[in-house]
This record gives sequence, structure tokens and C-alpha cells, in this order.
Amino acid sequence: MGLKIKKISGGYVGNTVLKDVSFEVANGEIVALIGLNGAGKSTTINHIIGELQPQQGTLVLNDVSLSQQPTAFKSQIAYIPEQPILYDELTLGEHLHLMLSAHMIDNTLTWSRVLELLKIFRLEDKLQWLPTHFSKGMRQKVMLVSAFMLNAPLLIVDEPFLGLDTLAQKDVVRLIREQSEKGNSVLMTTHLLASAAKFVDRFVVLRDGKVSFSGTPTALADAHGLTLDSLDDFFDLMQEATDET
Ligand SMILES: Nc1ncnc2c1ncn2[C@@H]1O[C@H](COP(=O)(O)OP(=O)(O)OP(=O)(O)O)[C@@H](O)[C@H]1O
Repeated sequence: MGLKIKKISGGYVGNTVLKDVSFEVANGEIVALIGLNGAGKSTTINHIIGELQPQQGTLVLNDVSLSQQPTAFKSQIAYIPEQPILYDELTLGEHLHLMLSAHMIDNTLTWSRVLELLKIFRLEDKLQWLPTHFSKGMRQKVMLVSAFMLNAPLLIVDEPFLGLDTLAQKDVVRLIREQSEKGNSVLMTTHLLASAAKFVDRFVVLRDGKVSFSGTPTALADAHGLTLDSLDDFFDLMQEATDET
């Protein structure tokens, strides 16, 4: 169970980016999809959230197939995009209610969880605020609250630490761990490998649209003569290897 991506090829019209991509994120597992700029991470995510149609291959989430039951597949996903998407004319409170209604979980119990999350990110007194009043980091936090409140079977986070202060980064790690403890699958992208190594179960490396490695942080470090603390150097090694080919 969990997310199973089998032999996906796809991308954009006239530009096949992903070639035979297969990997899994088991229930309760935290997987970081990593790679150099342009390797195909966002393209992979766009296929999982159903924004792009694969030319080949299958995507199955907890036994529900994206091609056969798209609505049931997508309703299991909470997605935090790299760039926050907010409507200028809706207050923070209205945004959260809209999102909950869309997932048909706008009830008192969920709202108490929302208030807990708002407190964690120090937004509890800003329910009447419009997005234009939010800083970049605050907009990112709104997206985090929106996603974590859903308790979805699959959480997808594109660059979870971007624009966040260190305090908020720690909160995000704690909340991601909490999702995994609840049995939900977590797929994230990041360029901060040494930080991610502290809490992810597995790295899946994309190189030119293909999976070139899948394994634990220790296995990735060992395979390249690195330590967990020096894992950020992995991208330099990848870039050197790319320059040589
Ligand atoms: N809308 C698009 N139309 C055509 N090609 C695109 C489009 N978006 C991305 N690409 C191409 O797809 C390839 C993979 O891009 P993608 O955004 O998936 O990479 P990424 O691994 O997420 O990179 P980054 O770390 O920079 O976010 C790149 O060659 C890119 O130019």
C-alpha cells in the first residue's frame, strides 16, 4: 500500500522529461525526491497530483488508480506547492474553510486541529487577515497549515523549508514526522540533503528524468564516500559527473 509509481514516462508536449520512473512511498514512510535543477522532480509531482497525464505507466495510491478513479486518488493527497497559491480577496479563515469544505471535513474536530496548527506557526490571531498583508514566510506557513490540517494519506511537500525561519523549519519536521507516525506517506523535494537526512527514511535520486538511486540516507552517503553531515556535497558530485558526460 501507499504510493506506487510504476514505469512512468511523461512530461510536456514535445518534451518527454520522465523516462521509466518507478518508486514507492510506503504507508508511514518519508521519502525525499532529490536531484539537480531540471532533473524532473516537479514534473514527477505534477504527474502524481494529476496535473500532467503520463504517456506510459501507472500511479496507484492505497490501491486506487489515478487513471481509473482520478477523484478518489486525488482526494487522498495534501499538496504544498513551492510557490504559495492564495486568493487575494479571501481572508486566512475563509481560505482554510474553503479548503476543508473541498475535502468535506469542515467540522469542529478538524477546526480545533486547525487552531492548534495556527498556534504552532504563530498565525492564530490572523484569521481575518488578507494574503496581501502576509510576508513570504507567512504565506508559506498558510500553505503548511492548509496541508497539515487535512491529515491526508499522502502529503506532498515541495521544498518544505523554503523561506521559513529555523523555528518554523523545526515545526515542519515535527509535523512531517507526526504524519508518518499516523501512517500517512510523505513525499518531499529538497536541496538540503544533510538536514533531510536526519528525518527521511529514503532518498530517491532523479537524474535526467530517470531514477538513478533509491535508498537510506546512510546508503546514499556510503555510495559516494560521504558522511551524513557532508551529504550536501552530493550535488557537487552529481554536477561533476554530469559535466564529464
Ligand atoms: N511547462 C513546461 N514545458 C516544457 N518543459 C518544461 C516545463 N516545465 C519544466 N520543463 C522542463 O522539464 C525538465 C524538468 O523540470 P522540473 O521542473 O521537473 O525539474 P526539477 O527537478 O523540479 O528542477 P528544480 O530543482 O529547478 O525545481 C526541465 O528540462 C524543464 O526545462
